[in-house]
Amino acid sequence: MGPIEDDYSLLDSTLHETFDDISDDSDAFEGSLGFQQCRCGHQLRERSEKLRREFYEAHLDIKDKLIQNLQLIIDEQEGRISDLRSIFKAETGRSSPLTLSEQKMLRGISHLSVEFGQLSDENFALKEELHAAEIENRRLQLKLSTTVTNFSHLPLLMDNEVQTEEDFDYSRISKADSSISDKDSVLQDTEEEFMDDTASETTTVSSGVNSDTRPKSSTSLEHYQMLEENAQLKQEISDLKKTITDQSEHAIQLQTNSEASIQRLLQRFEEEVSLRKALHDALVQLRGNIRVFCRVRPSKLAIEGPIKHDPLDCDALTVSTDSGVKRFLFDRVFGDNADQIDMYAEVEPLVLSCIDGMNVCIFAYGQTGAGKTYTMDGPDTNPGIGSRALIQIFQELEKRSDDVDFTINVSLIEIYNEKIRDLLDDSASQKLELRLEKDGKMRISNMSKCSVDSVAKVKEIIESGRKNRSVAATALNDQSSRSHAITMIEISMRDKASNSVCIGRLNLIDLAGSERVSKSQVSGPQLKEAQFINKSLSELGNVVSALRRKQQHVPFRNCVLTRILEDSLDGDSKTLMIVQVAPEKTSIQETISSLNFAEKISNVTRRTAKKPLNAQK
Ligand SMILES: Nc1ncnc2c1ncn2[C@@H]1O[C@H](COP(=O)(O)OP(=O)(O)OP(=O)(O)O)[C@@H](O)[C@H]1O
Repeated sequence: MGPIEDDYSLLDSTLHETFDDISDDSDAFEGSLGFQQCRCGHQLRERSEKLRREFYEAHLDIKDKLIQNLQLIIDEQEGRISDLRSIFKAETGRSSPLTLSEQKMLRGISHLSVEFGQLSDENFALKEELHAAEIENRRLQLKLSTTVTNFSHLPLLMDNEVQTEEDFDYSRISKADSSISDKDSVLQDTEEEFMDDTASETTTVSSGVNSDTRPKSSTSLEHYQMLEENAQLKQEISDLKKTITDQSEHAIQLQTNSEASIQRLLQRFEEEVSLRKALHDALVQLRGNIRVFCRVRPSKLAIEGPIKHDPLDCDALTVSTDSGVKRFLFDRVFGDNADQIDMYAEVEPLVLSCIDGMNVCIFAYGQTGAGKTYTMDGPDTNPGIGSRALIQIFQELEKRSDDVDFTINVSLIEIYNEKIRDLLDDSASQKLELRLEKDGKMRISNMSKCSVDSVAKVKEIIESGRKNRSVAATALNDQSSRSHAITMIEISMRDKASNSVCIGRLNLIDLAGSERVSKSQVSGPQLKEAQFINKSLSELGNVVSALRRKQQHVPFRNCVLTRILEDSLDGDSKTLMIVQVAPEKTSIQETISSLNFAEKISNVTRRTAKKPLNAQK
């Protein structure tokens, strides 16, 4: 094996070691994204470039030595020829007939050897330039491919012209490599031929044969081949440079287009947001700020009940009583097959309006067991409005966190016999009182506020409130429906650009069971409870009716429930009453009573029935 082969095998083994080094980091390599894979590939190429450069340098040293050796051989041959000439002259008494041509030939060989050296240097420099250009080209292609990935959702120009790491044409580097090998063998052949020629000439001179008959040297031919290859390499470099320039321009163009697209999309997004707000406001104006929904709990009995609801007539409900069929109209009616998702979908716009700084109150009204807690709270496996609203508010604000700083505070209270109880204070150590503040607004003193900073925290608060409410009910030896439970969510947002602060409030109220109002045949503490419930529910009805009629005076101050909610019910606030009904015949009286209450506060105009009521069955 010669020195060049030795160098090649050294290069090979070093490249393998390098690749093994990189593969050793297989965890990071396998776990990484395409970008990291490209980076590893890039590191491998860089190391290979370095090794190749070292190889060229070593190779050039060998070439220099070879040229030096050639020079020595030429000098030696010249000396020997000169000796032969002297011998020839001494023996024949005349000068050697080959002197002139011999001298020309030797000068030519010497000149070509020097030129080989120069060409070799020039080739090396050109190859260096070619590799640098290849690397720059590849870097640009990778940059382009990353840009395309980042903006792949946008319409891009010249998409299919972009190459990826995989698409990159490495054959050009291989071509350059084989070109180097070709040149190596050419130089080696030349060296051998030169040696042969020189030996042959020596023989010719010594035998006195005419120089015209000796084999012609192929050095001139190789010389021209090398010049051609140089020209070819130069052309390749210039082509590559042109490609790089084109790709740079392409990259800049792509970047500009992407930025313009993003700007356009942002502008459209802002327009959509203000349009959504305007449409929602218009919708609320059309429907009025007070809306009433009705939801029928699924029946616990197999037999058909008195309540009928046609899903195609989504705002009407009929109830068969002994005195005939009664039809009720609301903003929306949910039959016994409506699920929590259907329910929340209808409530969602109201919840989201809190993020725009609105005050919203959602009440669940109805007899015990009609499904108020199910609708507002719901089981863990199928949560109700409260959990869904809190999670959605939190997630919506998270999405806007680049533009706004926000805090979400949650309080849970209960009103029992006109007294307020903190459901987030396990020890119930603080007495909660309603106080009129300097700004003329009613506030609850010492009420716990829990800051929500994650969805897990939302669940924790709801669970803690639930636990305390049932504990309270056990401690009081009564049912939860005898108290009003209020979940207060306060959303405070500060716009980072303008520093303006906006506060929205969402109150979710699970009212006490309304059947107590009609059951007056109780005495002692239960009579007192019934009276409080009766009074507060009827005061709530009066307040909502007064607001609906836009009365000058709204009787907020008549009970604790309406005093607490005054701030949230007044002005531009939005109110939703969900009247819950049980479908069984045994509950018919409470059902009619609840529906009458709801109808009184509903602002939906009664439609004239198209068919006689008794024909609707
Ligand atoms: N839409 C519904 N789908 C399935 N089950 C329901 C639904 N609504 C209510 N229920 C079930 O009916 C029962 C009574 O419901 P819930 O406790 O919500 O009534 P409530 O009006 O809150 O009663 P209370 O006033 O006593 O608190 C519960 O077992 C509840 O799971």
